Amino acid sequence: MATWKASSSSSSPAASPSRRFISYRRRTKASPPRRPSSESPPRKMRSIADVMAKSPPVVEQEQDDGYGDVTCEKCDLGERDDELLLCDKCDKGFHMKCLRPIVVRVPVGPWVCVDCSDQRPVRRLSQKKIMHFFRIEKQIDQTERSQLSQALGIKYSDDLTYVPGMAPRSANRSKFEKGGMQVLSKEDLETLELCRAMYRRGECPPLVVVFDPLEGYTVEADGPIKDLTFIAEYTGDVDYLKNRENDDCDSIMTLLLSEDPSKTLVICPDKYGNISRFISGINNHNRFGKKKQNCKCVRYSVNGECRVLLVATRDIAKGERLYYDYNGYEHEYPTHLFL
Ligand SMILES: C[S@@+](CC[C@H](N)C(=O)[O-])C[C@H]1O[C@@H](n2cnc3c(N)ncnc32)[C@H](O)[C@@H]1O
Repeated sequence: MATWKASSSSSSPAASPSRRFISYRRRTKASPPRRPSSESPPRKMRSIADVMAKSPPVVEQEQDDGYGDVTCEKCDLGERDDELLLCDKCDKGFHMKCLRPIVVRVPVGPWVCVDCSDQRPVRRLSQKKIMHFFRIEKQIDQTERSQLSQALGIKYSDDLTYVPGMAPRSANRSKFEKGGMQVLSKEDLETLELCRAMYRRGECPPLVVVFDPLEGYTVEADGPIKDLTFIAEYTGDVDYLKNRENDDCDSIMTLLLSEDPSKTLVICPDKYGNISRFISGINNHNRFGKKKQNCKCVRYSVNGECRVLLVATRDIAKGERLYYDYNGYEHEYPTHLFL
């Protein structure tokens, strides 16, 4: 397996990517319900008799929004109401931490629970099929591959993709990076090209995507991986961050942090992507998280363009799960609920 000889410890803060914690509009028990529109189902209304039956509170406490009795469908508790997501169809409540996988931030716009959702049949895919999809692409036939792509909701791609209407390739220039970006050495560039050629032949590091009831899809080593092995390049559609401010995709990755914020770029693996978007993050609020970390994500200037590469930071044993720190220095991705 080709290993990464880069001085991975030499990454400057500017070179470290981070996941984007994008602003959101809250829709939890703690937040006021949205005004009913002609399209949305009517909100639960309380009858006058109901209201009258309740004695007026002596001390004004929380404003009653009609959702006071909502509890979490999973744990049956109504506490931590700012984390209690309400389904936009059935109005049932779910703690973000009780959902599987955990929901780390309140989704932007409408949110429906699994029972009300007709999406993501991916959850029912057998592990074997997913493994095939990612490991030995050539061994699965075209029909199966397209079924899997549909189910996973993404098409396999080991390259950054540039789609009309999003950022053009010409926008991806490492010289626009605020404070500069570390340049991939000639030797590492050769390693990267070698790894990419190996990937194309189906010779990838031994990795499998598995489904964990607590973390959702996640990646495990299916054989030993040596320290400094190139794991994967983070791929997906390149877009301007400004186009994604209200996107609740939890896999958006920083690609270019520009002096001019309107030129800042992100990688969005919602349509195209590879195994990298399934790798779990550490909980960086406790010391156990740091102990689990076995790879890292670094941004490099490669032939004048920004690229995000994932590299092992120690030997990884077969069966070990891969983890890296989702947070770069500039944005706080909420990992406090992570396991
Ligand atoms: C980049 S995605 C990883 C793939 C994701 N697990 C899936 O099923 O699509 C990030 C999301 O994975 C979950 N996740 C990642 N690391 C986790 C961890 N250590 N513990 C719990 N959930 C985690 C969280 O739901 C997070 O928002």
